[in-house]
Amino acid sequence: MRVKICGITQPEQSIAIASLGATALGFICVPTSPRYVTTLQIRAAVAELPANIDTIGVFANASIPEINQIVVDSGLTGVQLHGDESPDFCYHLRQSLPKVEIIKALRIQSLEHLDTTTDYTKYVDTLLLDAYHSQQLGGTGKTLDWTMLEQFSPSCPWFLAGGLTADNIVEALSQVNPSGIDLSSGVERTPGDKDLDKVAKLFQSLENIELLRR
Ligand SMILES: O=C(O)c1ccccc1N[C@@H]1O[C@H](COP(=O)(O)O)[C@@H](O)[C@H]1O
Repeated sequence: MRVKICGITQPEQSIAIASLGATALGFICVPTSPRYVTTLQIRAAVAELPANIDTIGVFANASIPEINQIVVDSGLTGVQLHGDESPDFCYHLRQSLPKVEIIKALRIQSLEHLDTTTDYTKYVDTLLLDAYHSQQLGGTGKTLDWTMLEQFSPSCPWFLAGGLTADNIVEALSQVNPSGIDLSSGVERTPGDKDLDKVAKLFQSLENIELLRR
């Protein structure tokens, strides 16, 4: 299973988190976020990482030229669209970044809202489901109603996000079957400062799940 730890701001934490077992790291390119990082900061973090770690820039309602520039300048392998980007926007982004993973995040409010995911699967590589919050775009620590996702099985891989922690991951994965998980505020001390003990505890919980499934 892919494990993405998002909202990294310090290069030394990226290396530590990758060594603990993360397969992807996320960098917030949304200027209003307390976890925002510049291109220079991302480049410094990415330069130190093994090549098998996916490096994902998180954007919200940015333009295609802005996204292109940041991806090229910082050496990101993927883009997460966390705003109100349309399927058409994803299609055009795909044309300009054919080799970069495109992840469309949807902030799910209801079971009906889940149907909108089918509008995107043709144009993106991966979906990501996060909880809806009326004031904040992401990094809210709010969980989704996992029972709503028990039957969710889209035609492309997907990440479960939203308020995941080392303490609730076992319960979440007993109800839902995503291709990957994405955590931010649940493994940090303050916004952007990851708590390596919480990250280590998360990987311990994931190992326990693996052992139980054998
Ligand atoms: O983390 C942020 O500050 C952020 C800002 C703008 C868009 C997305 C953001 N984070 C994403 O939010 C989800 C869930 O976070 P949490 O685990 O509930 O804290 C995650 O996908 C982050 O990439």
